[in-house]
Amino acid sequence: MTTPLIIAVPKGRILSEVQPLLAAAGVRPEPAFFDENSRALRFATDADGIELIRVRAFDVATFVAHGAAQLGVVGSDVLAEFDYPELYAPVDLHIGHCRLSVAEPAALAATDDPRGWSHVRVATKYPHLTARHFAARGVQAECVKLNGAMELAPTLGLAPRIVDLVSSGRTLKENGLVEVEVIVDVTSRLVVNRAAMKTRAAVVPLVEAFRRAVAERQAA
Ligand SMILES: Nc1ncnc2c1ncn2[C@@H]1O[C@H](COP(=O)(O)OP(=O)(O)OP(=O)(O)O)[C@@H](O)[C@H]1O
Ligand SMILES: O=P(O)(O)OC[C@H]1O[C@H](OP(=O)(O)OP(=O)(O)O)[C@H](O)[C@@H]1O
Repeated sequence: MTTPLIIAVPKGRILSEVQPLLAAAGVRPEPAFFDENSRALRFATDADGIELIRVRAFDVATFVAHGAAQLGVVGSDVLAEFDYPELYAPVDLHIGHCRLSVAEPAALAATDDPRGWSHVRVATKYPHLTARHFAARGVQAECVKLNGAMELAPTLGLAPRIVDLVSSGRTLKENGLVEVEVIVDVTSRLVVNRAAMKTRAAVVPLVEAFRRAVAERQAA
């Protein structure tokens, strides 16, 4: 028996958007994959020799970069944060649209001018990406790493500003924050382990199947 090809997909919000793309690419997982109550992490599919694993969004990049999975679906935010040279991101899946932005309390924003910053302290899940962004525009960034609920940081005195993902803007609004600078627009990408691309014959056809599935969806 040949070793199965493993595709790492993030659990959580992206999962429902990934499902139709997987199906269009010819990969239909067993029902347990979509069962939120299932504790299983590895799933069979109806595609010969292809299995799925369901992991946290940030861990998809790690599994694929280390070759534990050969392909994966991951936000461009996560790709930029880790910057793994072992990852190749050949297909923009056009799902998981959001942006990474700097936000601060509305009262501070009323008099603040981001162009005048020389040093910022921010709470974020993306310290590397944040530091790189600010360094490129000559601002020194001090990052407090959080894994969620960044929006609490300004009112509780952890950091006056945050760098977080924004989509509808509802989370910022409900926490009294306003977006003052967009760092980068984000979508989910198909990622491939560079070595697997050369050594596993099934990888390239699968990448092409995803590419076609996205093109058909965009054309519809
Ligand atoms: N509000 C949003 N709208 C659209 N896409 C988003 C949004 N928030 C996050 N994403 C995308 O989904 C990915 C996963 O998001 P996030 O890390 O918030 O998920 P999560 O389910 O909370 O994961 P975890 O529990 O592992 O932290 C992000 O890397 C990003 O690419
Ligand atoms: O602009 P909005 O549409 O409100 O979306 C933005 C929110 O979505 C993401 O959080 P998520 O819901 O994934 O929760 P978590 O990061 O705290 O796990 C992000 O971290 C923001 O908090």
